[in-house]
Amino acid sequence: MTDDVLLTFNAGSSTLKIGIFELKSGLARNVGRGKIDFDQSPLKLRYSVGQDRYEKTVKGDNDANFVAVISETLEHMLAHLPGRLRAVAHRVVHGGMVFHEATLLDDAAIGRIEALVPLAPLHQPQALRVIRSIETLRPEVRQVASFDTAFHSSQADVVRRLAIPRGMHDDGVRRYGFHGLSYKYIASRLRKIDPAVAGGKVIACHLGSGASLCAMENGISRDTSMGFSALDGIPMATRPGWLDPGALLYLMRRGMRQPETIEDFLYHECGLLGVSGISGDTRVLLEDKRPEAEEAIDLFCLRIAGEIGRLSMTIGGLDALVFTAGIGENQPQIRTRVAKRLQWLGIEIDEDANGSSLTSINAASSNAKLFVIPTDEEQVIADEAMALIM
Ligand SMILES: Nc1ncnc2c1ncn2[C@@H]1O[C@H](COP(=O)(O)OP(=O)(O)O)[C@@H](O)[C@H]1O
Ligand SMILES: CC(=O)OP(=O)(O)O
Ligand SMILES: [Mg+2]
Repeated sequence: MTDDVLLTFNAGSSTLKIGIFELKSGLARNVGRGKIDFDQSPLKLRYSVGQDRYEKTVKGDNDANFVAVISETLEHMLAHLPGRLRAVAHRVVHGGMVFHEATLLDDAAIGRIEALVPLAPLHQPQALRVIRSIETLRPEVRQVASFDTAFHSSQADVVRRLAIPRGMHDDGVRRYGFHGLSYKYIASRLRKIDPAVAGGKVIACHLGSGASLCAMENGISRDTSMGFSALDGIPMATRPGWLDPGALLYLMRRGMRQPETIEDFLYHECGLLGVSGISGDTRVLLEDKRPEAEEAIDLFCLRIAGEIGRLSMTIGGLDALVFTAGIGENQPQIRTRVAKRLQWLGIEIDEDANGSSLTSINAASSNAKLFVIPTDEEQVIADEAMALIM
């Protein structure tokens, strides 16, 4: 007898990451992963199931004909899955004030997710078009959504507040925070790796092309660097992080008037790319000898360390820092440079451990522990879906 299978979709601003899970004894066990990179042309679906690797060009177009992309993807994958497709689960970036936990997707829930598009204009529509495509192609398959914002529902009202008139806060103009599925995974991994530290004051640094930090006490979110939107906080690959609103007003008076132009500027032209004028990818910048590349990396590390200072204040101390996501997991130089700026707090990195693939990378003398823990948003999406469909 074959097992049931769950697929997870994690629609980012430029990639669609897919997880393949076998459902057995009430647990979701990862058996494969895949990805479509929307910056590539033609679009290629690449995935693995166990030891087997597959690659297929998908002909559907990125926007107009997205159902075709998902149709070709499902058709190809279903032929190689180890069982019957039981359910599909999604990462949805924004749950607004509505969703504080994962939800089964029916018309009403999809409508409420749709209403949140203006809060995350570059992330929310991507997830929705995958959800709608699957609804069209496989109406009998149950779908579940997990939200990036849900993990931060535990934050105190004062932490969530922007210093604007009360009515706007009540209308939802408040700090939400993102990458919650990643932080939930990190909190659960840390409980296994170092239970004493996991029960304490921990800051996780999710450094990918979108990047944020989260301060947790006993695995519960108390504060985060991202706010109302995925633009706030530290500089990212192509987003600026916090930005004096006066600078935006100035640019608007100088002619940057259309919301679409401003949106494109903020999401695609700033951050590491904007500062370096070279690339938003730290792999490229760390190899490039030009001073602009160095300046971008320096600003990135300065602002991460600064945010660690602010977040430790919220939780009143720091027992451990965790580095995760593309940069956090793969760029020891960035970890070193962040740690160096925190030396005054008594934080000491062990350079040999940092250069290896070890999980624990602090020196014995360090005031706080330092960890590198690979994140797994797909596992969290699958686990949350299992809890709803089993
Ligand atoms: N080996 C690596 N693989 C992937 N990304 C890496 C690697 N080394 C460094 N990076 C950095 O991580 C970034 C991507 O992070 P990732 O978490 O995959 O992003 P996202 O999920 O937001 O697309 C790249 O832009 C690059 O700066
Ligand atoms: C919320 C966010 O920035 O997500 P991503 O890192 O997938 O762009
Ligand atoms: Mg990501």
